Amino acid sequence: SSWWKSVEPAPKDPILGVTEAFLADPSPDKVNVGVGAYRDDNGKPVVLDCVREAERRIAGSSFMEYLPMGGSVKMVEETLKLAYGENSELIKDKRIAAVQSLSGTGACRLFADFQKRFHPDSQIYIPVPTWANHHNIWRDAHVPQRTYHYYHPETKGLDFAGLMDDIKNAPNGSFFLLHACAHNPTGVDPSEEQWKEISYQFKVKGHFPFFDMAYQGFASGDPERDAKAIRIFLEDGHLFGIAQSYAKNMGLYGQRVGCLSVLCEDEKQAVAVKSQLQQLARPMYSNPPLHGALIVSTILGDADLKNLWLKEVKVMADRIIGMRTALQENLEKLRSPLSWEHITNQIGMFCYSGMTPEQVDRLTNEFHIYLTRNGRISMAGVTTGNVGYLANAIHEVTK
Ligand SMILES: Cc1[nH+]cc(COP(=O)(O)O)c(CN[C@@H](CCC(=O)O)C(=O)O)c1O
Repeated sequence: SSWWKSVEPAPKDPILGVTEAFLADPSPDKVNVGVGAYRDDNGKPVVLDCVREAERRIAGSSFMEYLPMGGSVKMVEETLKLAYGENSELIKDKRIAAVQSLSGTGACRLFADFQKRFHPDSQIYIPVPTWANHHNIWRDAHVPQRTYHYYHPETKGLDFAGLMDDIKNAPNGSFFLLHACAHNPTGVDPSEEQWKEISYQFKVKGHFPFFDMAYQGFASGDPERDAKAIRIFLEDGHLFGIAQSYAKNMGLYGQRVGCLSVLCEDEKQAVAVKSQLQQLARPMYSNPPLHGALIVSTILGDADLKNLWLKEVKVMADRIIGMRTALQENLEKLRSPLSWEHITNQIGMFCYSGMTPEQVDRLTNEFHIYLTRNGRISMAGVTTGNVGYLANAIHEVTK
């Protein structure tokens, strides 16, 4: 009998499916503001100069041996400094269990499986809205999901009151997924003051924070500044987990380079936790890819290359910030009846426009503009060449 006749076609991925549709569109006017992947002002993908230089230094010089299950120790070490601080005592005290992951997705999934294995009855509180794949990740890890208020549709800002209520009403010791900076898809982040109140409440409730930090450096252009939430939680003495990624801030998308870290009480606990993270990795993919890790450790391990990277990540962030201003100004010039202040109030890769799925469908069907149906605009896809066309189309479907 046919083994797989009961297999149904999977639904299109809400984000990656948009890229497929864009690529299939023959129109010369098509614009892709769907997937969160950086493009320069000519709409082209970018390989950073620091990455090309690192590849030159690596070329032909490295073996192709297996990495350990925990990945490149050097890359992990440099990556922890970005999140926890250059001179973190926690790194020196070896209190952080950390492994190289298959980029940010892999870090989230490894953590979700670790949470399930060692807290089998736990659930996870996920913000509304969030990156679509978060739901898939904790679903496949068989961790039940709850939601918490995050975005305020009327103000197109943070629903801080709703968020704090949900933190207070969740059972003590709940797991919460937090976006460390540049919230996807809303582009709305808590202020420093709000992060301090969130941190305080997490202490009172004994909650476990899991930070997904996929855009460090991409929000403000300064990785130190974008780690502010993490540093506040460190100052307050929390134990927590972090998923880090070099997909966007170093442009290593397809290299799949990231890191999962879990801050522990002491070195002994960190050794035990790391060994269990490796136990989860072994049957999943055994050990992570080599090349991207070599690029990252070459860049972050060399002062000049690291400084070049810091300059280049700021250039990317600044271009996006400039496109926010341009899009808002173009819409205001068209005398749009709506307020578009949120375009420049929001931060990071995405603008949560507030457009309805039907308006998004019109943008795609009538104007060949591709974005996710939740109205999220990947600002990295906006250029000086298409911002006028994009503003006009948005005006047409929202006036
Ligand atoms: C919050 C968040 N967390 C993790 C990831 C995973 O990134 P990676 O390091 O490549 O595994 C992404 C990428 N999300 C953008 C890229 C496409 C995707 O969905 O994946 C996006 O939302 O467009 C995120 O936006």
